[in-house]
Amino acid sequence: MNTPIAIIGSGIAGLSAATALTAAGLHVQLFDKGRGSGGRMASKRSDAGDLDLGAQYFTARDRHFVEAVQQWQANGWLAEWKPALYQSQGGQLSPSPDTQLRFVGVPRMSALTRNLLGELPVTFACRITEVFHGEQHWHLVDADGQSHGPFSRVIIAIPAPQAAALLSAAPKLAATAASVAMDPVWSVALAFAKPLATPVEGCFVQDSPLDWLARNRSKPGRSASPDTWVLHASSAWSRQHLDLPREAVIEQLRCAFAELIGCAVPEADFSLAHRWLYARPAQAHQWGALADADLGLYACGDWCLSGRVEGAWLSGQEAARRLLEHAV
Ligand SMILES: Cc1cc2nc3c(=O)[nH]c(=O)nc-3n(C[C@H](O)[C@H](O)[C@H](O)COP(=O)(O)OP(=O)(O)OC[C@H]3O[C@@H](n4cnc5c(N)ncnc54)[C@H](O)[C@@H]3O)c2cc1C
Ligand SMILES: NC(=O)C1=CN([C@@H]2O[C@H](COP(=O)(O)OP(=O)(O)OC[C@H]3O[C@@H](n4cnc5c(N)ncnc54)[C@H](OP(=O)(O)O)[C@@H]3O)[C@@H](O)[C@H]2O)CC=C1
Repeated sequence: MNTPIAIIGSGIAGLSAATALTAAGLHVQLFDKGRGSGGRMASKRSDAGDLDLGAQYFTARDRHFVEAVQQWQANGWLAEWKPALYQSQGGQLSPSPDTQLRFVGVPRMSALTRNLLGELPVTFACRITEVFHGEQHWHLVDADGQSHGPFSRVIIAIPAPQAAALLSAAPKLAATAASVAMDPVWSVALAFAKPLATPVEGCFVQDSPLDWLARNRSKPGRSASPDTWVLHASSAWSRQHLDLPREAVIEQLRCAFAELIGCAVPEADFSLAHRWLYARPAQAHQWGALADADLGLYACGDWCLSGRVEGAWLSGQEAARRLLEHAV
C-alpha cells in the first residue's frame, strides 16, 4: 500500500475520501481540473469581494456529518448562518423563519475545502481524460497527454456525466454513472454600492425564473460593503437558457429579482454570471458510492446520495470505507 491512491476531483467528496484515507495511514494524490479546490463549494474572488456562487449553505442531518461539522466549527472553518429568511410565491414576498441550523465556510465558502485540503498533495489545472490499468497499477492521462502514476487504486469524485467517461475500465459503474441526469443552474452576482432597502437576507423562490437569492453580507465573516447578492435561477429556467449570453442572463435575472424583492433596485455597480452545467442530480440516489473493489476503482460524489454538500461528504466517506474494507 505504499503506492498512492489517485483521487480525481478535490470537491468536498474527493476531500472527504482523501482525509479518511490519510487518517488510515494511506497516501493519496489529488487531481483537479480547476485552479483550486472546492468544486461546487468554491468561492470566486471578484472586484466586489469573495462570492459564493455555488453552494450557499449546508445543513447537517446525518450523525457522522453532524460530528464533522461540529469539529470544523470548533476549528473556526465554519460558522452558523442565521439569515432573515423569506419566501416568494406567486410574486408574494413573506417572512419564512424556521429553526433549521445552516452553516457556511468563513470567511468564504471555500474555506472549508481549503482547510480540508491542508498539505495534501494535489495537482491543479489538470483535467484527467483517461484512467487505465497497466500490468500492475493504475495510470491517468490528462488533457495535455501527460501520464500520471502508478497508483494502487483510483477514486473518481466528479459529477456523474464526467465520471462516466473515466469509468470505462468498469462498464457497470460507467453505466450507472451515465444513468444519472444532472441539472444546470445559472448563478448571478449583483453588487450595489448603496445597500438595498430590504430586510431580506435569504429567500426561497417559486413561480419565477429564480429559485433562491442570498445577501452575501448577512453571512458571517463577509464584508458589509458593497451590498452583494447571489441569485440562482431554477434548473428549468437554466436549461431553457443554457446558451444565453452572460449579459442577457444577468439582465433577465436582475429583472426577476427587482420584481420580487419589493424595493427599488438600481443598475448594479458590479455583476457577473456563472453557469454550472452539472449543478445538481435530477434525483437523489441511495448508492453511497460506486465500487469495483477487485479492480480498485471507485466513484463518489453528491450524485450517489442527496445532491447536497452533506451527501457529497458522506459519499466520499463511503468510498474510503469500501476501499479500506477491501485493503485490509
Ligand atoms: C448553484 C449551486 C448551488 C448549490 N447550493 C447548495 C446548497 O445551498 N446547499 C447544499 O448542501 N448544496 C448545494 N449545492 C450542491 C453542492 O455544491 C454539491 O452537492 C457539492 O459541492 C458536490 O461536491 P462533489 O465533491 O460531489 O462535486 P464537485 O464539487 O463538483 O467537485 C468535483 C471536482 O472535480 C473536478 N473535476 C471534474 N472533472 C474533472 C476531471 N476530468 N479531471 C480533474 N478534475 C475534475 C472539478 O473541478 C471539481 O473541483 C449547490 C450546487 C450548485 C451548483
Ligand atoms: N441550486 C443548486 O444547484 C442546488 C441547490 N441546492 C439547495 O441547497 C439547499 C440545501 O438543502 P437542505 O435540505 O440542506 O436545506 P434546507 O432544509 O434549508 O432546504 C430544503 C428545501 O426546503 C425548503 N425550505 C427550507 N426552509 C425553508 C423556509 N424557511 N421557507 C421556505 N422553504 C424552505 C426549500 O424548498 P422549496 O424552495 O420550498 O422547494 C429548500 O430548498 C436547498 O435550498 C437546495 O435547494 C442543493 C443542490 C443544488
